Amino acid sequence: MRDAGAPFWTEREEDLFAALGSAPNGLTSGEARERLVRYGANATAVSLQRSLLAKLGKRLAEPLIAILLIAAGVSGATGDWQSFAIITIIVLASIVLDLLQERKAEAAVEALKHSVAVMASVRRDGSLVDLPVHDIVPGDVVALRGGDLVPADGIVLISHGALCDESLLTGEPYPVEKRPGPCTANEPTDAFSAVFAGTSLVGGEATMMVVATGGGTRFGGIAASLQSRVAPTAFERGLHALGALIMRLTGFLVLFVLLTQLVRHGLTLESFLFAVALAVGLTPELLPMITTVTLSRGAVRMAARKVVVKRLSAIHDLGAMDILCTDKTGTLTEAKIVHVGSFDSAGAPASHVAELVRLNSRFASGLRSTLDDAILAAAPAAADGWVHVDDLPFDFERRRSSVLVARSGERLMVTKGAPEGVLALCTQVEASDGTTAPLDAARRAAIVALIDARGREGMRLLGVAWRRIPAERGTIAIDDEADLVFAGCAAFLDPPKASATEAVARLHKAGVRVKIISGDAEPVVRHLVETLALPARRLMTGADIANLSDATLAARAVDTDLFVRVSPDQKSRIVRALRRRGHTVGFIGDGINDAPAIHVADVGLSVDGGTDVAREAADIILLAPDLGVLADGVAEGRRTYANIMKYVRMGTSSNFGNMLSMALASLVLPFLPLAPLQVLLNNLLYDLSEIGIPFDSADAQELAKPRSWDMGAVLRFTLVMGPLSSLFDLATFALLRLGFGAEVAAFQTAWFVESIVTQILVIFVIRTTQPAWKSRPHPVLVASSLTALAAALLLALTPLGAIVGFVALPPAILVAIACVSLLYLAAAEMLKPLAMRAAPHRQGRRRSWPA
Ligand SMILES: Nc1ncnc2c1ncn2[C@@H]1O[C@H](COP(=O)(O)OP(=O)(O)OP(=O)(O)O)[C@@H](O)[C@H]1O
Ligand SMILES: [Mg+2]
Repeated sequence: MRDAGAPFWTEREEDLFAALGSAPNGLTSGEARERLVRYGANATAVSLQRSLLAKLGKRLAEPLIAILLIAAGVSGATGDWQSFAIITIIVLASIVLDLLQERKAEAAVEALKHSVAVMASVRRDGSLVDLPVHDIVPGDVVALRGGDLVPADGIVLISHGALCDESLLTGEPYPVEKRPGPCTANEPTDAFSAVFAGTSLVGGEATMMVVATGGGTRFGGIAASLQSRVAPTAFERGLHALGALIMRLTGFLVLFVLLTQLVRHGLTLESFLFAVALAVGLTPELLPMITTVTLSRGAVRMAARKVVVKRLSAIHDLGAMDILCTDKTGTLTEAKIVHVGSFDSAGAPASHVAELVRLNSRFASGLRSTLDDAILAAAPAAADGWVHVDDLPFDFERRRSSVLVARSGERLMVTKGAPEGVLALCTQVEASDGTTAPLDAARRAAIVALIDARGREGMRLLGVAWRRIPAERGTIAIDDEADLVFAGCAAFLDPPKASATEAVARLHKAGVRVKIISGDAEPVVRHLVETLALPARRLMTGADIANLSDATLAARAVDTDLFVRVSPDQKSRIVRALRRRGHTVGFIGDGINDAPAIHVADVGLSVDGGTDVAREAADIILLAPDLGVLADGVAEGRRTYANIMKYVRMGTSSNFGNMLSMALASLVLPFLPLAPLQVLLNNLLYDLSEIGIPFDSADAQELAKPRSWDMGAVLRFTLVMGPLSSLFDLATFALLRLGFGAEVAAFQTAWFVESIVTQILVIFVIRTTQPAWKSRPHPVLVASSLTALAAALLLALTPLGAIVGFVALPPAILVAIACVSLLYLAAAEMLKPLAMRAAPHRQGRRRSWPA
């Protein structure tokens, strides 16, 4: 790239073209190909998917694993080759098992994400082509429209009222204007002629030449860190807290075992290894794998329903979501907007109003909205000799656009926009015969009533007004949007989506409240809600919201279902207010005006045809804009939650109970309750049995309500089921020592069998809140658990077990173990309702939201 020194925006356009070997017509595709090799892909975020080898290295370097391998090495050095070999094999086998599962899952999700990658309009070989953003190279000439992301750093060659949102980089909330020309400012924030990767165009149009790509961009690093810095969700925080708790308990237990062994036998290599093996057994090392695999299986299943998940953890957020905010167009309507006609201030069809609105649509620069498209589609815009002089592009705060046009010495400014807003700028009104009259209170009231009546019929309206401008004026400013003559309205229809009724009902049944947040007018939204028979309680307007403090808004927003005439900023304020009340909020939208709200929602959703900024801000993209598939997605999210909770329950109760019992037993036994090798083997087989969890199905009642992390429930489960499991372990222990007088080898074999049998089988009890026999587990889970169980029994009950020190057990002991295990399973089944009583989903105040 060019040498650093003076910032690129201080240089002249020609010099930059020369330095980068480019021209206003862009690069040839051959040249671009070479540059792509030279400069690398235009990607700032480092791939999260590390190589398999690096991941393996990271696992091996984990303290417990490292200690275990070192201890194995020491065993080997002292001549105990058998232990060395077996430990190493067990450790590596469990790591590889884990890694392969995770790898496969990640690859599937990565492929899905590619299908919704952002494209850019790039000039190659003289014409504009759509290319993936990461193929852009320095020297490329790129065309940008409102709603596009700026794909790389560069200078502005042409601008039509280009407005850039740089808030992500500068914190400055207002869009800044961009125009060509060298700029002397040194600070990027003042560089009006430069655009930067990571920002977006929110209005107007621009053509840029790329100066730096990928890691070479000014804010590349910041943008990447912003992207990855997604605040952890309640669920993730819960899992971390649990992991930390288990780690602490583990440390405690290991110290305890080491101390007692030290006091009683002096510290031997074997007792040290035993302690480490216990720690390994306790570590919820499968949790990341189970989470990733469960989520990615969810993602793949959702992809089949045309829902692409960009952020995996958004799936369980979807399951926890209890409020879904949606904009109107596209999700509740067909987004097939048709210009059905224009009427004058008296409500009579008026062709000259239609001509005015067409003039505006034809010459307005910047954001071309679906309304403009509809106007121009209804009739080709014959300019009738009018030429464009200047214009004020549309923005979502003003909700209008104006153009200045000229024809033979005459200059006219035509404004169109939200009718009540346009009317407020008018002081005169044009009658059907073309004469103008002052807009007195009575005339104003009549027009307001007319607009209201048409709105209630479901018509979306744009008010149209005009004013003459002195012929010498070449530009217009916002101040000129005053003293207008009200001409009439253009009317549009957008058919309601019939399928929305059922979809909303399904979401409601699933405990998800649907709120409509629209920039459109009240009567239009009301009409839609009535047509679709959507449940809707209170209504609030943007004007109401502007007068409320955040706290008051939060209190009122909860039981308001309709928000009308809200600005983009208010959309995100509403979402933040609802989140502050402890709700898990989803927001679905497609426009530039929706992007901020999508960004702050727990689950940001957009549709495939949406603007780049909306799609970039979203966690989930719907390839077909249909709320129905979202209801399926919600069920999917709850299922993943249920499956992850199964693993959590296993880890906190049976697994923990078993390890605890072993630590206690080591206190009183003259020998170790299990040899270190056997503990590791136990752990490996148990891991194996749980591999099927991500595949498992969830009971209907698990899917009926929003689910979010509930530490209380986890603790209750642990406090009931943990001691129960220990109780039966200790009974086994007493039986073996006092009843059968078992010595080392027999004791260890018997304990191993009891421990693994109960651990594995109890999963069928605690995987459901229903009676175990009523809920059918997934075949993969059955297969993985029974395979692990068979392997354990094969080892313990055949001569094969001699490798790890097992001996043949007398039938009496086997029968006793079988009885204890059965009793344990029965007791677990009986106590289960107490441990898993579904806590009512607490609406609101459930989660303290970090300010
Ligand atoms: N091209 C345009 N020119 C003038 N005014 C416009 C234009 N596009 C939109 N408006 C005005 O701005 C308002 C808000 O825009 P829009 O309806 O797109 O918002 P929204 O929140 O995305 O609505 P929805 O819920 O229907 O998706 C419109 O109701 C209309 O009055
Ligand atoms: Mg919209």
